[in-house]
Amino acid sequence: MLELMDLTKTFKHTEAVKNVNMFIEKGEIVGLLGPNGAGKSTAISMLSSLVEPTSGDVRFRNKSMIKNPQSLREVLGLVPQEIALYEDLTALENLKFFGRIYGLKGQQLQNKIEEVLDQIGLYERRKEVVKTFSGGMKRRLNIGVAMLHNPEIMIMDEPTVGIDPQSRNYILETVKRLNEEKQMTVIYTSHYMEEVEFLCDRIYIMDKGNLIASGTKDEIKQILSSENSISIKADRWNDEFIKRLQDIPTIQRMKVEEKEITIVVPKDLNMFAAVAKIADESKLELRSIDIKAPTLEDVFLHLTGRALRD
Ligand SMILES: Nc1ncnc2c1ncn2[C@@H]1O[C@H](COP(=O)(O)OP(=O)(O)OP(=O)(O)O)[C@@H](O)[C@H]1O
Repeated sequence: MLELMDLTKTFKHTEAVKNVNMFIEKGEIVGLLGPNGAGKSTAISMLSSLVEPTSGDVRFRNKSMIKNPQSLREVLGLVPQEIALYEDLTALENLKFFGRIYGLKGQQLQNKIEEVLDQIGLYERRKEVVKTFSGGMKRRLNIGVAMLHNPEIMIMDEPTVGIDPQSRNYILETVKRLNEEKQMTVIYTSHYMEEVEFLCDRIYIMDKGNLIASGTKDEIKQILSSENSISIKADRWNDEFIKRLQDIPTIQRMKVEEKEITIVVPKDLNMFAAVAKIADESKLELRSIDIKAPTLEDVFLHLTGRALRD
Protein backbone atom coordinates (compact mmCIF):
# COMPACT_ATOMS: atom_id res chain seq x y z
CA MET A 1 0.00 0.00 0.00
CA LEU A 2 2.71 2.47 1.01
CA GLU A 3 6.28 2.15 -0.23
CA LEU A 4 9.57 3.93 0.25
CA MET A 5 11.76 3.25 -2.74
CA ASP A 6 15.49 3.92 -2.59
CA LEU A 7 14.77 6.94 -0.46
CA THR A 8 17.74 9.18 0.30
CA LYS A 9 18.02 12.47 2.15
CA THR A 10 21.24 14.39 2.33
CA PHE A 11 21.43 17.50 4.47
CA LYS A 12 24.43 19.76 3.92
CA HIS A 13 27.02 17.45 5.46
CA THR A 14 24.87 14.60 6.69
CA GLU A 15 23.46 11.65 4.84
CA ALA A 16 20.45 11.26 7.15
CA VAL A 17 18.79 8.48 5.13
CA LYS A 18 20.59 6.33 2.59
CA ASN A 19 18.77 4.30 -0.08
CA VAL A 20 16.07 3.04 2.25
CA ASN A 21 13.37 0.68 1.00
CA MET A 22 10.27 -0.16 3.02
CA PHE A 23 6.75 -1.32 2.31
CA ILE A 24 3.76 -1.04 4.58
CA GLU A 25 0.61 -3.11 4.13
CA LYS A 26 -2.84 -2.00 5.17
CA GLY A 27 -3.71 -2.85 8.77
CA GLU A 28 -0.24 -3.66 10.05
CA ILE A 29 1.77 -2.05 12.81
CA VAL A 30 5.26 -1.46 11.52
CA GLY A 31 8.04 -0.53 13.90
CA LEU A 32 10.94 1.68 12.95
CA LEU A 33 13.67 1.10 15.47
CA GLY A 34 17.02 2.81 15.84
CA PRO A 35 19.15 4.91 18.18
CA ASN A 36 19.28 8.72 18.19
CA GLY A 37 20.25 10.12 14.83
CA ALA A 38 19.54 6.86 12.96
CA GLY A 39 17.37 8.69 10.43
CA LYS A 40 13.94 7.60 11.65
CA SER A 41 12.41 11.08 11.85
CA THR A 42 13.83 12.06 8.48
CA ALA A 43 12.42 8.87 6.91
CA ILE A 44 8.93 9.48 8.27
CA SER A 45 9.08 13.19 7.41
CA MET A 46 9.67 12.16 3.79
CA LEU A 47 6.83 9.64 4.10
CA SER A 48 4.50 12.40 5.32
CA SER A 49 5.71 14.81 2.59
CA LEU A 50 7.15 17.27 5.12
CA VAL A 51 10.68 16.82 3.81
CA GLU A 52 11.51 16.43 0.13
CA PRO A 53 13.78 13.47 -0.60
CA THR A 54 17.15 14.05 -2.26
CA SER A 55 16.37 11.01 -4.38
CA GLY A 56 14.02 8.05 -4.43
CA ASP A 57 10.24 7.82 -4.33
CA VAL A 58 7.33 7.48 -1.91
CA ARG A 59 4.47 5.53 -3.49
CA PHE A 60 0.95 5.23 -2.13
CA ARG A 61 -1.47 2.84 -3.82
CA ASN A 62 1.02 2.59 -6.69
CA LYS A 63 1.23 6.34 -7.33
CA SER A 64 4.21 8.59 -6.67
CA MET A 65 3.55 11.05 -3.85
CA ILE A 66 6.58 13.27 -4.34
CA LYS A 67 4.94 15.86 -6.61
CA ASN A 68 1.36 15.35 -5.56
CA PRO A 69 0.99 14.07 -2.00
CA GLN A 70 -2.64 15.15 -1.46
CA SER A 71 -4.23 11.68 -1.53
CA LEU A 72 -1.73 10.46 1.07
CA ARG A 73 -2.05 13.55 3.28
CA GLU A 74 -5.81 13.06 3.52
CA VAL A 75 -5.49 9.62 5.08
CA LEU A 76 -2.44 10.29 7.21
CA GLY A 77 -2.36 11.18 10.90
CA LEU A 78 1.01 12.34 12.23
CA VAL A 79 1.99 12.43 15.88
CA PRO A 80 5.21 14.43 15.85
CA GLN A 81 8.00 14.10 18.40
CA GLU A 82 7.44 17.68 19.55
CA ILE A 83 4.12 18.29 21.25
CA ALA A 84 2.06 20.75 19.21
CA LEU A 85 -0.78 22.10 21.37
CA TYR A 86 -2.01 25.44 22.66
CA GLU A 87 -1.06 25.45 26.33
CA ASP A 88 -3.58 28.13 27.34
CA LEU A 89 -6.54 26.37 25.77
CA THR A 90 -8.40 23.44 27.30
CA ALA A 91 -8.20 19.94 25.84
CA LEU A 92 -11.64 20.45 24.32
CA GLU A 93 -10.70 23.81 22.79
CA ASN A 94 -7.54 22.34 21.29
CA LEU A 95 -9.50 19.51 19.70
CA LYS A 96 -12.10 21.99 18.36
CA PHE A 97 -9.39 24.20 16.92
CA PHE A 98 -7.54 21.39 15.14
CA GLY A 99 -10.80 19.72 14.11
CA ARG A 100 -11.85 22.90 12.28
CA ILE A 101 -8.48 22.98 10.51
CA TYR A 102 -9.29 19.49 9.25
CA GLY A 103 -12.60 20.88 7.95
CA LEU A 104 -14.88 19.32 10.56
CA LYS A 105 -17.74 21.33 12.03
CA GLY A 106 -21.06 21.23 13.90
CA GLN A 107 -22.41 17.96 15.25
CA GLN A 108 -19.89 15.92 13.29
CA LEU A 109 -17.02 17.73 15.01
CA GLN A 110 -18.74 17.42 18.38
CA ASN A 111 -19.25 13.66 17.99
CA LYS A 112 -15.72 13.08 16.78
CA ILE A 113 -14.24 15.05 19.69
CA GLU A 114 -16.22 13.01 22.22
CA GLU A 115 -15.10 9.76 20.61
CA VAL A 116 -11.47 10.87 20.59
CA LEU A 117 -11.55 12.11 24.21
CA ASP A 118 -12.87 8.75 25.21
CA GLN A 119 -10.19 6.88 23.25
CA ILE A 120 -7.35 8.87 24.78
CA GLY A 121 -8.84 8.70 28.28
CA LEU A 122 -9.15 12.47 28.77
CA TYR A 123 -12.93 12.93 28.76
CA GLU A 124 -13.03 13.82 32.45
CA ARG A 125 -10.25 16.38 32.03
CA ARG A 126 -11.54 17.93 28.80
CA LYS A 127 -12.31 21.33 30.34
CA GLU A 128 -8.88 21.82 31.90
CA VAL A 129 -6.17 23.93 30.29
CA VAL A 130 -3.32 22.01 28.72
CA LYS A 131 -0.58 23.74 30.71
CA THR A 132 -1.84 21.93 33.84
CA PHE A 133 -1.45 18.52 32.13
CA SER A 134 1.39 16.05 32.75
CA GLY A 135 3.72 15.21 29.86
CA GLY A 136 1.84 11.96 29.33
CA MET A 137 -1.54 13.66 29.13
CA LYS A 138 -0.20 16.17 26.60
CA ARG A 139 1.09 13.29 24.49
CA ARG A 140 -2.28 11.59 24.64
CA LEU A 141 -3.99 14.80 23.54
CA ASN A 142 -1.47 15.15 20.73
CA ILE A 143 -2.44 11.66 19.59
CA GLY A 144 -6.10 12.66 19.87
CA VAL A 145 -5.52 15.62 17.56
CA ALA A 146 -3.95 13.31 14.97
CA MET A 147 -7.00 11.01 15.19
CA LEU A 148 -9.68 13.67 14.51
CA HIS A 149 -9.92 13.16 10.77
CA ASN A 150 -10.13 9.35 11.02
CA PRO A 151 -6.75 8.66 9.46
CA GLU A 152 -6.24 5.26 7.86
CA ILE A 153 -2.53 5.50 8.54
CA MET A 154 -1.07 6.84 11.78
CA ILE A 155 2.60 7.78 11.99
CA MET A 156 3.92 8.13 15.50
CA ASP A 157 7.38 9.54 16.13
CA GLU A 158 8.63 8.32 19.52
CA PRO A 159 5.31 9.04 21.24
CA THR A 160 6.43 7.78 24.63
CA VAL A 161 9.65 9.73 25.10
CA GLY A 162 9.87 11.39 28.50
CA ILE A 163 6.53 10.36 29.95
CA ASP A 164 5.41 8.44 33.03
CA PRO A 165 5.05 4.64 32.79
CA GLN A 166 1.28 4.75 33.22
CA SER A 167 0.75 7.08 30.26
CA ARG A 168 3.22 5.01 28.30
CA ASN A 169 1.19 1.85 28.82
CA TYR A 170 -1.97 3.74 28.02
CA ILE A 171 -0.52 4.92 24.73
CA LEU A 172 0.72 1.45 23.79
CA GLU A 173 -2.67 -0.08 24.59
CA THR A 174 -4.48 2.67 22.65
CA VAL A 175 -2.33 2.08 19.57
CA LYS A 176 -3.01 -1.65 19.75
CA ARG A 177 -6.76 -1.07 20.17
CA LEU A 178 -6.96 1.39 17.25
CA ASN A 179 -5.21 -1.15 15.09
CA GLU A 180 -7.47 -4.00 16.13
CA GLU A 181 -10.79 -2.17 16.17
CA LYS A 182 -10.33 0.22 13.25
CA GLN A 183 -7.71 -1.70 11.27
CA MET A 184 -5.62 1.45 11.45
CA THR A 185 -2.20 1.06 9.84
CA VAL A 186 0.48 2.30 12.25
CA ILE A 187 4.08 3.28 11.68
CA TYR A 188 5.72 3.56 15.07
CA THR A 189 9.24 4.84 15.65
CA SER A 190 11.06 4.20 18.87
CA HIS A 191 14.39 3.47 20.43
CA TYR A 192 12.76 1.26 23.01
CA MET A 193 12.91 -2.25 21.65
CA GLU A 194 10.41 -3.58 24.20
CA GLU A 195 7.73 -1.22 22.84
CA VAL A 196 8.39 -2.32 19.30
CA GLU A 197 8.40 -5.97 20.37
CA PHE A 198 5.05 -5.50 22.09
CA LEU A 199 3.31 -3.58 19.31
CA CYS A 200 4.69 -4.39 15.94
CA ASP A 201 4.06 -7.09 13.37
CA ARG A 202 7.05 -6.15 11.32
CA ILE A 203 10.14 -4.18 12.16
CA TYR A 204 12.69 -2.11 10.30
CA ILE A 205 15.93 -1.38 12.11
CA MET A 206 17.89 1.71 11.09
CA ASP A 207 21.35 2.87 12.07
CA LYS A 208 23.32 5.83 10.72
CA GLY A 209 20.89 6.38 7.87
CA ASN A 210 20.97 2.75 6.71
CA LEU A 211 18.36 0.07 6.98
CA ILE A 212 20.28 -2.71 8.69
CA ALA A 213 17.55 -5.33 9.17
CA SER A 214 13.88 -5.88 8.43
CA GLY A 215 11.29 -8.59 8.88
CA THR A 216 8.92 -10.03 11.45
CA LYS A 217 10.17 -10.24 15.03
CA ASP A 218 10.95 -13.91 14.58
CA GLU A 219 12.72 -13.37 11.28
CA ILE A 220 14.89 -10.66 12.78
CA LYS A 221 15.76 -12.78 15.77
CA GLN A 222 16.75 -15.57 13.34
CA ILE A 223 19.73 -13.38 12.53
CA LEU A 224 21.03 -14.67 15.84
CA SER A 225 20.24 -18.31 15.12
CA SER A 226 23.91 -19.25 15.31
CA GLU A 227 24.36 -17.84 18.82
CA ASN A 228 23.09 -18.44 22.31
CA SER A 229 22.77 -15.80 24.93
CA ILE A 230 23.34 -17.24 28.40
CA SER A 231 22.27 -15.54 31.60
CA ILE A 232 24.30 -16.22 34.75
CA LYS A 233 22.83 -14.93 38.01
CA ALA A 234 24.32 -14.50 41.46
CA ASP A 235 23.95 -12.11 44.41
CA ARG A 236 27.47 -10.78 43.90
CA TRP A 237 30.52 -11.45 41.72
CA ASN A 238 34.16 -11.90 42.52
CA ASP A 239 37.08 -10.75 40.38
CA GLU A 240 38.42 -14.24 39.76
CA PHE A 241 35.12 -15.47 38.29
CA ILE A 242 34.82 -12.46 35.96
CA LYS A 243 38.47 -12.66 34.92
CA ARG A 244 38.22 -16.37 34.10
CA LEU A 245 35.07 -15.83 32.04
CA GLN A 246 36.79 -13.01 30.16
CA ASP A 247 39.63 -15.37 29.31
CA ILE A 248 37.35 -17.90 27.57
CA PRO A 249 38.00 -17.28 23.84
CA THR A 250 34.67 -18.75 22.67
CA ILE A 251 32.72 -16.07 24.53
CA GLN A 252 31.91 -13.55 21.82
CA ARG A 253 30.40 -10.84 24.01
CA MET A 254 29.91 -10.39 27.71
CA LYS A 255 27.84 -7.90 29.70
CA VAL A 256 28.35 -7.63 33.48
CA GLU A 257 25.54 -6.17 35.60
CA GLU A 258 25.03 -6.10 39.34
CA LYS A 259 23.37 -9.50 39.65
CA GLU A 260 23.49 -10.85 36.11
CA ILE A 261 26.20 -11.63 33.61
CA THR A 262 25.13 -12.26 30.02
CA ILE A 263 27.51 -14.09 27.72
CA VAL A 264 27.05 -14.79 24.02
CA VAL A 265 28.52 -18.02 22.65
CA PRO A 266 28.17 -20.13 19.46
CA LYS A 267 24.94 -22.15 19.63
CA ASP A 268 26.44 -25.63 19.56
CA LEU A 269 28.70 -24.93 22.52
CA ASN A 270 27.45 -26.21 25.87
CA MET A 271 28.79 -23.70 28.35
CA PHE A 272 26.76 -24.70 31.39
CA ALA A 273 29.26 -27.18 32.81
CA ALA A 274 32.23 -24.88 32.15
CA VAL A 275 30.58 -21.91 33.87
CA ALA A 276 29.53 -24.01 36.86
CA LYS A 277 33.10 -25.35 37.19
CA ILE A 278 34.64 -21.86 37.13
CA ALA A 279 32.12 -20.69 39.74
CA ASP A 280 33.02 -23.64 41.92
CA GLU A 281 36.77 -23.05 41.61
CA SER A 282 36.43 -19.32 42.31
CA LYS A 283 34.18 -20.05 45.29
CA LEU A 284 31.23 -18.20 43.91
CA GLU A 285 27.69 -19.31 44.60
CA LEU A 286 25.50 -19.02 41.50
CA ARG A 287 21.73 -18.56 41.57
CA SER A 288 21.06 -19.78 38.04
CA ILE A 289 22.40 -20.36 34.54
CA ASP A 290 19.81 -20.09 31.74
CA ILE A 291 19.60 -19.69 28.01
CA LYS A 292 17.99 -16.34 27.20
CA ALA A 293 15.62 -15.81 24.27
CA PRO A 294 17.22 -13.17 22.06
CA THR A 295 15.75 -9.68 22.12
CA LEU A 296 15.81 -7.08 19.38
CA GLU A 297 18.44 -5.33 21.46
CA ASP A 298 20.65 -8.41 21.06
CA VAL A 299 20.12 -8.29 17.30
CA PHE A 300 21.07 -4.65 17.22
CA LEU A 301 24.17 -5.29 19.27
CA HIS A 302 25.10 -8.16 16.97
CA LEU A 303 24.66 -6.05 13.82
CA THR A 304 26.38 -2.88 14.98
CA GLY A 305 28.51 -3.87 17.96
CA ARG A 306 26.76 -1.11 19.96
CA ALA A 307 23.82 -1.03 22.34
CA LEU A 308 20.63 0.51 20.97
CA ARG A 309 20.62 3.36 23.46
CA ASP A 310 24.27 4.39 23.14
N1 LIG B 1 17.07 19.63 9.09
C1 LIG B 1 18.25 19.03 9.27
N2 LIG B 1 19.40 19.63 8.92
C2 LIG B 1 20.60 19.03 9.06
N3 LIG B 1 20.76 17.78 9.59
C3 LIG B 1 19.66 17.13 9.96
C4 LIG B 1 18.34 17.71 9.84
N4 LIG B 1 17.44 16.80 10.30
C5 LIG B 1 18.15 15.73 10.71
N5 LIG B 1 19.46 15.91 10.52
C6 LIG B 1 20.54 14.94 10.81
O1 LIG B 1 20.21 13.73 10.18
C7 LIG B 1 20.53 12.62 11.01
C8 LIG B 1 19.30 11.78 11.27
O2 LIG B 1 18.40 12.49 12.11
P1 LIG B 1 16.93 11.99 12.48
O3 LIG B 1 16.30 13.05 13.31
O4 LIG B 1 16.22 11.57 11.25
O5 LIG B 1 17.24 10.71 13.38
P2 LIG B 1 16.30 9.91 14.35
O6 LIG B 1 16.58 8.47 14.12
O7 LIG B 1 14.89 10.34 14.17
O8 LIG B 1 16.84 10.34 15.78
P3 LIG B 1 16.03 10.69 17.11
O9 LIG B 1 15.74 9.39 17.76
O10 LIG B 1 17.02 11.52 17.87
O11 LIG B 1 14.82 11.46 16.68
C9 LIG B 1 21.14 13.20 12.28
O12 LIG B 1 22.54 13.16 12.15
C10 LIG B 1 20.62 14.63 12.28
O13 LIG B 1 21.53 15.49 12.95
